[in-house]
Amino acid sequence: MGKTILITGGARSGKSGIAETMTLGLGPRAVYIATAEAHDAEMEKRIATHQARRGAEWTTHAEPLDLTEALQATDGQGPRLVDCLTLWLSNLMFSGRDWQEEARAMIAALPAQRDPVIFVTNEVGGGIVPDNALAREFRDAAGLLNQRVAAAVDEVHLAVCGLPLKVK
Ligand SMILES: Nc1nc2c(ncn2[C@@H]2O[C@H](COP(=O)(O)OP(=O)(O)OP(=O)(O)O)[C@@H](O)[C@H]2O)c(=O)[nH]1
Repeated sequence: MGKTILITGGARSGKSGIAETMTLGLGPRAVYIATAEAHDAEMEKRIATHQARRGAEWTTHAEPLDLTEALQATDGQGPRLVDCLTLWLSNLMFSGRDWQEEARAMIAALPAQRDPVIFVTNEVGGGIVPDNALAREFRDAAGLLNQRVAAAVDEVHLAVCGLPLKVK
C-alpha cells in the first residue's frame, strides 16, 4: 500500500503548497487530482495561479465527483495529490449524492492503492455557528469526513501560517 497523508488547514494557510512539496518528496512525477470547478472568474484565477505554480513533474486529472474512480485510474502514475476533500464534499452534496457512502467507498479503496495518496482538506467550523441550515450541514459533514479520512491515513498534518504541524 502506498503511503497516505491528510493535510488540513484554514483558507490561505499554505496547505496546498505544503502538500505539493510532500507529494514530490514521494516520487519524481506526480498527479494533481483537482476536485474544483471554475464557475466564475475569481475561481478561474485561483486555478490558473495553482496551474502556473506546478512544474513539469505534474500531470493534472480534474474530477469533481468520482474521486474513487480517479484514484483507480491514476494508480501507477506516481503519488497523487487530491486538492481538496471539502470541494469534493460540496460537489457531492450539491449534486444530491450520498456523501457518506461515497466517502466510505473512497476510504475503503485506499489499502489497494500502490502509489501514495496525499489529501488536502479544510479545517472548517472554527468561527461562529453559521446562521443558515445548509452551512451548518456542510460544516458538520466536513468535520466528519475529515475525522474518517484522518483515522484511515498514515499521517495527518495541520497547516498553520504556512507551516506544517504533524498531528498523527
Ligand atoms: N479544475 C482544476 N482545479 C484546480 C487546478 N489547480 C488547482 N485547482 C483548485 O484550486 C483550489 C485551490 O484554491 P485556493 O483558494 O487558491 O487555495 P486555498 O485552499 O485557499 O489556499 P492554500 O491554503 O494556500 O492552499 C483547489 O481546490 C484545487 O482543486 C486545476 O488544474 N484544475
